[in-house]
Amino acid sequence: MTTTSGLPSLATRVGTGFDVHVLETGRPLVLCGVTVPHEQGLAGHSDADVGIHALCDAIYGALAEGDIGRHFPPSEMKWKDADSARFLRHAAERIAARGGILVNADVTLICEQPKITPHAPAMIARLADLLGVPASRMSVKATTTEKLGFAGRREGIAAQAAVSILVPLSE
Ligand SMILES: Nc1ccn([C@@H]2O[C@H](COP(=O)(O)O)[C@@H](O)[C@H]2O)c(=O)n1
Ligand SMILES: C[C@@]1(CO)OP(=O)(O)OP(=O)(O)OC[C@H]1O
Repeated sequence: MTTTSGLPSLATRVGTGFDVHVLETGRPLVLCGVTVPHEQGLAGHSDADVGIHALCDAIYGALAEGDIGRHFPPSEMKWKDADSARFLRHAAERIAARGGILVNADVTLICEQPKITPHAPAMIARLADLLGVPASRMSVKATTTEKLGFAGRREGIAAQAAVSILVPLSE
């Protein structure tokens, strides 16, 4: 489909993602591709990078291509302790396969501890590198839940993400 000027018509697609993992001792804490010093890490089938998982789901959602569990089933042993960077690279490949461009992504980590803000620049740089986009298109921020609920009790960490993707309007 083209505009009257002959340029291809473009559509903005948005997607959201949400994930939660349990905190436990004896695991490294990997958030948005960065290992963060902390007395506990997140449990999961993979490295349990809750930030990357939410971001992948936002991308898959924007493309209407299911969710991370569809592409990397937790029933498959090959994803045991997998580096979640691999999942995000796959999501980036799906954007490219659709002829799309990631306009921006915004990740919010929800936890009482550790403090995320000091690590946010490294997380933004890592996510941007994995996605092959300038760091200016990425945002990582954090909030507590004012000590309420599982995050407030430091039992787990949640993440939510939103993305905007520009794609050719072909459907
Ligand atoms: N794990 C966290 C949580 C919060 N922050 C920063 O603190 C600010 C205030 O958080 P509230 O939940 O009290 O609103 C928040 O805006 C973040 O800048 C953080 O770095 N790490
Ligand atoms: C990442 C996958 C990989 O098997 O497993 P987990 O690390 O358990 O993470 P989760 O977000 O619970 O599920 C998605 C799975 O695809």
